[in-house]
Amino acid sequence: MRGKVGVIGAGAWGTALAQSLASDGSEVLLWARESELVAEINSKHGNSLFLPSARLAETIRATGDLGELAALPVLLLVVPAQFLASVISELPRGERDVVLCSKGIEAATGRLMFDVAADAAPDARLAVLSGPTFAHEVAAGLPTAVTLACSGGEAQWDRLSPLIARSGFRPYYSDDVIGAEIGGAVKNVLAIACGVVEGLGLGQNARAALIARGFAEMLRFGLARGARAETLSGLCGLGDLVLTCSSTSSRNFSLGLALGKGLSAAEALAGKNSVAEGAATAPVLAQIATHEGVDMPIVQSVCRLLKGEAPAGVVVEDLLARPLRAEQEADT
Ligand SMILES: NC(=O)C1=CN([C@@H]2O[C@H](COP(=O)(O)OP(=O)(O)OC[C@H]3O[C@@H](n4cnc5c(N)ncnc54)[C@H](O)[C@@H]3O)[C@@H](O)[C@H]2O)C=CC1
Ligand SMILES: O=C(CO)COP(=O)(O)O
Repeated sequence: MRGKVGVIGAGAWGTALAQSLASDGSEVLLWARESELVAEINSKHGNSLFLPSARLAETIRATGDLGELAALPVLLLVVPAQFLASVISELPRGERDVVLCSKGIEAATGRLMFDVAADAAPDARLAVLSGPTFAHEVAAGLPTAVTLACSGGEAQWDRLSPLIARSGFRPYYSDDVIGAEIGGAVKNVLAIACGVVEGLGLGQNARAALIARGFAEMLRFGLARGARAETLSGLCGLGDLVLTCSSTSSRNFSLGLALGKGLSAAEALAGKNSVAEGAATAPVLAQIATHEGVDMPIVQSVCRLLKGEAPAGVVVEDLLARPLRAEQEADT
């Protein structure tokens, strides 16, 4: 059992992380936005809204009061990317370790989560946790590995890794916070593209091609923004890309599947209480890429599709009609 950790956000991922932390008997304080969820977690040890498959440890206590978490030295921030700024600005200021676990780019500003958090919480010592991690598998204790990128270098890793690692949950050290963030944000958009390929019935060859060419886009964008190639080749980049491009457990892949079958983005997202981050990230990512002259044709195609500019079949035809080129051209 280790020191108590706070988790902010009781969606599927925050709940699964809380369950992983509590798996050795440690106490966890979990902030949930929904008051009915606070009551359900505390009385029934379940989360029927966002992670119905999990029976939660009794050492997880939920609260609706962010102020209650202010005294804790380590907080995991797990709210969807578009809400991070508003939630973090409500958190009392203080010097503490804050681990960013969301995957996305702020649509209104183009900021990565690290920049959003650094602006709103200048006293916080920031780290990024990212990797191939379906929430229901982590909650079930299945083996999982992640990148834990520490802006405070090895000293921060030495503080955080014993608090976060469990027998089935294995963090790997990095100090490349930009790479860790870009891997997670870009793979969500590429997972939508892979779902489209599946929805159109284009086959396994096309999906593998999309993963490889999508990774080339992630690499180009990441290198342009100061990420390291080895980070993007690791768990938080390629690892997560492979996971989410291969399974209907991914909300982003499932969104793409629906688009490939002819639904509009509005129809595919209607009535969902869970988040498909790629839908918000794609337009701003495409805009930044255009502005910075980074070639990202798959991302641009996802963007066209989400905006309803053309049917999926036409968007794919346009992608396939691009001029032939060298595989490594412009990747360096
Ligand atoms: N579910 C997963 O397997 C994984 C998710 N992530 C990332 O974790 C982040 C959170 O995703 P999930 O936990 O899956 O969410 P979710 O889709 O399970 O739940 C939606 C969340 O959004 C919150 N929310 C809705 N409106 C809000 C508002 N106005 N202000 C603040 N919060 C609001 C809800 O309270 C809930 O926590 C995302 O960035 C996602 O990409 C990362 C790794 C795995
Ligand atoms: O990030 C995830 C797995 O690593 C979850 O993917 P989705 O958000 O597409 O469900």
